[in-house]
Amino acid sequence: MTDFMRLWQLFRPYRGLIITGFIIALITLVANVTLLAISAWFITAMAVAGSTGSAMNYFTPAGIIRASAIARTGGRYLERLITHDATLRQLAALRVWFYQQLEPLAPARLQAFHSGDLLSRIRADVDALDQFYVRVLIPTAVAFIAGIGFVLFTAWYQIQLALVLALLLISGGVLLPMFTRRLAIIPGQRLVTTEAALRQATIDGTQGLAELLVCGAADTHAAYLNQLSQQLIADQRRYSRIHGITHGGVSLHAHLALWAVLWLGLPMLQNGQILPPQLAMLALLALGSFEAIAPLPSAFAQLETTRAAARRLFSLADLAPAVIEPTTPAPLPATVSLQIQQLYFHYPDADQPALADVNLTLSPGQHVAIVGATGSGKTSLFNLLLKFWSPTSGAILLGGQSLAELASESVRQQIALVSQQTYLFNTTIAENLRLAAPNATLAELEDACKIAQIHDWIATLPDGYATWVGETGVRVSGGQARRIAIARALLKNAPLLLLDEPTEGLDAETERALMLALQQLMRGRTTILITHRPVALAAMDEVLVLEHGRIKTRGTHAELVRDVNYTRLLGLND
Ligand SMILES: Nc1ncnc2c1ncn2[C@@H]1O[C@H](COP(=O)(O)OP(=O)(O)OP(=O)(O)O)[C@@H](O)[C@H]1O
Repeated sequence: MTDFMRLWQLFRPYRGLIITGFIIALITLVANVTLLAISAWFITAMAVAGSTGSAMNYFTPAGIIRASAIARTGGRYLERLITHDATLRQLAALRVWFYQQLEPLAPARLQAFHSGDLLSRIRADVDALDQFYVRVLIPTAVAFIAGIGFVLFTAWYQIQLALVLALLLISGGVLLPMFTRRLAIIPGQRLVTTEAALRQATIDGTQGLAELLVCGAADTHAAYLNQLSQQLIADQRRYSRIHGITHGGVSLHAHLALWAVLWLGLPMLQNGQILPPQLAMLALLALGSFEAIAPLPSAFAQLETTRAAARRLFSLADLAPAVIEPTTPAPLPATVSLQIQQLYFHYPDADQPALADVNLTLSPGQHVAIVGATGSGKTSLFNLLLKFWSPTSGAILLGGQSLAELASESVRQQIALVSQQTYLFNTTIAENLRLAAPNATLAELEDACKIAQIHDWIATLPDGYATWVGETGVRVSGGQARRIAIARALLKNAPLLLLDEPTEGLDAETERALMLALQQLMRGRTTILITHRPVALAAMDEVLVLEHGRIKTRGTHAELVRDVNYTRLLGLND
């Protein structure tokens, strides 16, 4: 299916509004041209009647003029109202559609994209698509129907004049737009790409400002931004030049049509083939009819920007998700035992498997730790358990049921995750906590935060749980954020816990406090903990040592500390 057919499919729910917008735009245009043509007819007819002293009915033309003027004004207002309403609705629906396409791709397929690029696609590319409806679809349909109507009307009086008008309309409305479209292909695509690059560089520059300053690279980045801005200005200038040429081209065609009708019509007037008011009417109708095709060259030029934006969006939406959802998901098992059987996992573009021949059985409530050097496959295992990726071979069973048979959403409902990085949304602490339990009462939030040992700190904040955190709110330290994550996990009350180095990078005192909170959280829950902290490892039922994706050794911490490789891994030999 072509990009435009796909776009049209997306706009299908708004067909009613689109067609209404089209009809009103058509009525407005016809009213405008009628006003011009009938006025010319009326003035000339009055002049002729005055000079010859004959009587004429001026009520009907005066009525048509008044009706056209009202229809034109009212139509323009209604057209704006309806087309903008439809556009805004479509934009909202397109954003939701695009977000829905992204969801199954996250995080596996999206890691190849820069966050600025994604942001740019969600915002600017979706915005660019609204041009398809307002600037491309409606003007083209209106020009086509109205153009045929004006030519037929002229043919009713004079076939020769109609032919000339038709030729000039085709030249100005089809050939000129095709020519400008060709001219605009490269600049249109370049404009979208440069805008996206500039947005990405701006986001990079803002988010990484501290690093740029520390590395002394701020000036280089500023120069890069400046270079992109200059390139954008140059692209826009090239693009605007094409617009200018085409606008001039349409005006030229309109005036050529006026003069051609007069030039061909005057001999006809002398022969009595046509009356003076009719010639005046047809001449101004020819001039006015170019209003129908005036938006076409820009519409065709716009087509490239719209298509480039649509392609960027569709290319992402068409990516195959890393995990295929089962067509009929199995019901969730009642118990949450976990079995990992001969698990192999290979990232699509990697040389070595990230996990190989991993076997593990965890009965409900059992606690297992994973230790391994960087790159040994610990996070990959979590990604498979969370169904962010699918195993290359082998299986993970939850309560005896393969994850492949379960819906990702139900699997994730059973899991609470606490990692080194806790993302706090730019909203209140309460709302950040309620992500895990949307209906939790304030008392329930407080209870969870007391166990997570963060309640006392929250109580010192001026607005307590209503305090804003995140980018524009109160600064939250790494330790505090992780305690909020523990409170979230408690509120979620999931039976399976995945803890990814939750105490990493914290001072001894904060780590101790966090460990107490974690022990409360782990009570009665099946847990896999990635850590290198001896205190945490000593409290686990079993420790697995991963090396290059394979389980190298396993046992309790007490058993493993006799192994020099294990103690070296924990940094205890230094
Ligand atoms: N998205 C990816 N695509 C390709 N290879 C990847 C991807 N993510 C990780 N890898 C590779 O898979 C292997 C295991 O990575 P993983 O992140 O699971 O290790 P890890 O033990 O969690 O490391 P760390 O302790 O540094 O977080 C590494 O060799 C890594 O380079």
